[in-house]
Amino acid sequence: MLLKLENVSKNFGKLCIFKNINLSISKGEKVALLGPSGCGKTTLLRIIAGLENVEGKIEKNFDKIGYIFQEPRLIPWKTIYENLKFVSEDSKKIDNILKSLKLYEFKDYYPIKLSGGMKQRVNLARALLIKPDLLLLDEPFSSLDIHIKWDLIKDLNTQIDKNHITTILVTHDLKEALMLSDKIYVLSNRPTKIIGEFLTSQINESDLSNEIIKLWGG
Ligand SMILES: Nc1ncnc2c1ncn2[C@@H]1O[C@H](COP(=O)(O)OP(=O)(O)OP(=O)(O)O)[C@@H](O)[C@H]1O
Repeated sequence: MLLKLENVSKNFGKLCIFKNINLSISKGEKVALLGPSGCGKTTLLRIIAGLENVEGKIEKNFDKIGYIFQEPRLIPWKTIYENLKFVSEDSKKIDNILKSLKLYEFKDYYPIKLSGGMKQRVNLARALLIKPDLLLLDEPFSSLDIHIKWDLIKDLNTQIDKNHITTILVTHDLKEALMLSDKIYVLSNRPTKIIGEFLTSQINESDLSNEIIKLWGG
């Protein structure tokens, strides 16, 4: 098991976010946590990344973690190439990742000259360069328009599969969850619990959508 959460609970003051969350993720799994806005998705990723104190037990069997935020966090006065140079000295590796994410011809651009989709590609390139054992994706596509989003998800999927990276995506978008995961866990409203679990290969989008609406009390 790469990651195991046992009876994990989290409060912010009087606000109970999670009570007794149990979750196990194996090496190589691609998991999506699908939950309504404000249910604690970002908090859960922060817990997994070790950025929040919790009650309960967390077992981690990995070394390197990659974390993609909703908004790209690039250094504005550095070019794309220089932004990537911060995480790897290996220029060949940087060139390869730039090529595979369709960024190579823009390597000397500064972030201000890039579209939102391209900035997010640089963000992904930076996370993938460290060859993470576990990649955390916090709704990284939410601000992108639909065509740019699907194109980026396709390229990201190729990289994840090629490098056998375990991934956890948090999202409120069913289509994104379907495209980027083998397994979807459905989260409830606060206090948040896991209320459903589906293998994406075993259910079609419309049945899954109906099941989730039922789970969310629709
Ligand atoms: N450091 C904090 N202190 C107090 N409350 C917090 C803190 N961080 C998050 N919260 C609260 O915890 C709840 C869950 O927040 P979180 O950002 O994890 O939800 P989310 O599911 O990622 O939301 P969204 O889908 O809108 O991004 C929210 O009510 C938020 O206000």
